[in-house]
Amino acid sequence: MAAGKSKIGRLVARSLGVPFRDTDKLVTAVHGPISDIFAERGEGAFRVLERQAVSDALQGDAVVALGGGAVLDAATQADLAGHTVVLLTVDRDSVARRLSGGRPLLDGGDADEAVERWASIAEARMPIYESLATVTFNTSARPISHIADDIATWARQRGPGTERSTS
Ligand SMILES: Nc1ncnc2c1ncn2[C@@H]1O[C@H](COP(=O)(O)OP(=O)(O)O)[C@@H](O)[C@H]1O
Ligand SMILES: O=C(O)C1=C[C@@H](OP(=O)(O)O)[C@@H](O)[C@H](O)C1
Ligand SMILES: [Mg+2]
Repeated sequence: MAAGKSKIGRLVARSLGVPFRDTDKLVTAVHGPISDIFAERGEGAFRVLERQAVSDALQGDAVVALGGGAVLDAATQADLAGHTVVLLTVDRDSVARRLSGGRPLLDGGDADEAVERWASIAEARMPIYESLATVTFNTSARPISHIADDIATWARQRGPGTERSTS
C-alpha cells in the first residue's frame, strides 16, 4: 500500500506502449468503492472480487498494478510465476504523507496509527513479496516519473517476454 504501484505502473505502461490495468480499479468500476465493499460485505468478499480481477488483468501484454494484498491468494501467487514482477517498496519514514485514506485496512485511527498498521502489514507480507519479485525498486526518495523511467529502461533492457506486473 502506498508504494506507488498505481501511479508508477500507469507511467511505465505508457512508456512501454502497452495497456495499463489496475486491479483495484477493475473491482471498483463494477462493485463500487473498496471501503464500501469491506464495510458492507467484508474483506473476504473483496478478496474474491480481487482474485477475479487479477486473473482477468494478467491476460495479454500489459502492465498490471495489483492491490497490495492480492498476492496473499495462492492462485495469484501461482499465476505470477509466469510473469515479470516488479516489487515497489517504500520506507516507513516516507509513507506517512502518502496515506490519504480509502484503504480500509489502515482507516479508523489517526495518522500515526495508520503508519503503524501499514508497517505491521508490510513487515508480515514482505517475505511473500520478495519471493515473487523479479526486481525491486525503492520509491521512497525519488519522483514518480524518474522511478517509472528507471523501470521502463530496466524492462526494455530485459527484452521482450511475458507481461510486466507491479505488485
Ligand atoms: N515516488 C513517490 N514520491 C512521492 N509520492 C509518491 C511516490 N509514489 C507514490 N506517491 C504517492 O503516494 C500515494 C499512493 O500512491 P499509489 O500509486 O496509489 O500507491 P499504491 O498503488 O502502491 O497503493 C499517491 O498519492 C502518490 O502520488
Ligand atoms: O494491501 C491491501 O490489502 C490493500 C491494498 C489496496 O491497494 P493498494 O496497494 O494499491 O493501496 C487495496 O487493494 C485494498 O485497500 C487492500
Ligand atoms: Mg494502488
